[in-house]
Amino acid sequence: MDKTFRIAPSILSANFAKLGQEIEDVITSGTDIVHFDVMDNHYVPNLTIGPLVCDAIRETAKKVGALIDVHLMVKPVDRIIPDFAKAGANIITFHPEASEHIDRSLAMVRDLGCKSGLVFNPATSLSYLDHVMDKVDMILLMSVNPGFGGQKFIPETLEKLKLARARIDAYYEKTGRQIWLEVDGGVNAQNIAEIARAGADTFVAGSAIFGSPKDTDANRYNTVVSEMRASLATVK
Ligand SMILES: O=C(CO)[C@@H](O)[C@H](O)COP(=O)(O)O
Ligand SMILES: [Fe+2]
Repeated sequence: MDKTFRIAPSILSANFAKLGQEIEDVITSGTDIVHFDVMDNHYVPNLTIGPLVCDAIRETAKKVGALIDVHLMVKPVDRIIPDFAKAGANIITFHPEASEHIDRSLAMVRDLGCKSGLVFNPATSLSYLDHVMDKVDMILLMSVNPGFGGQKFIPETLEKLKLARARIDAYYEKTGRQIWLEVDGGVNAQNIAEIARAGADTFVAGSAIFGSPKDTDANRYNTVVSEMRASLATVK
């Protein structure tokens, strides 16, 4: 089974005045995925960016070989899914509480050519996965309550990650199909190895990367990303 670790910088903490350059810098420093947080001031108490911005960064993401991972914190979710698929999203995840018909929303994401995923808040049960594993490409566990960057990692997430990993491994044994396990919220170079040991393979990090002290290196994110990679290397 593939044990690749992927780092997904959340651009919520990037400098929006120079977003294209930020994405180039952060991906070329050794990360893999642009994590794109969409908040609607309804499902979560904050308002961020939409399909226009996704479309604006798609060429840059393509140039540096990064996938765009759209995390929808939007309710209801179905109406906005096609707009993000059109705007260049590669992965679209949503919260089960934000969909009237989870199976239908997952199928819609796939039908539009994107990878699909379900997002679990800290208090949301993994049982939402029970009848939809075949339609899921990624499971995203929130390790903070959604709505803001810069919050503290909730330690109970480690136990939940182990449960999600067990589900994914059992599913892999049965079908041979890989499902990614992403974690989002409060991830940093100090806790990333422990989170990986609990079963995550894809790590969203916003403030830890974009808020890292200015590097002497030409690329300001090299140091923090190398620290994360070095911690992850102890896990393999
Ligand atoms: O989805 C969210 C928050 O709702 C996240 O993607 C955060 O933006 C991650 O930020 P940090 O906790 O890493 O600062
Ligand atoms: Fe997110």
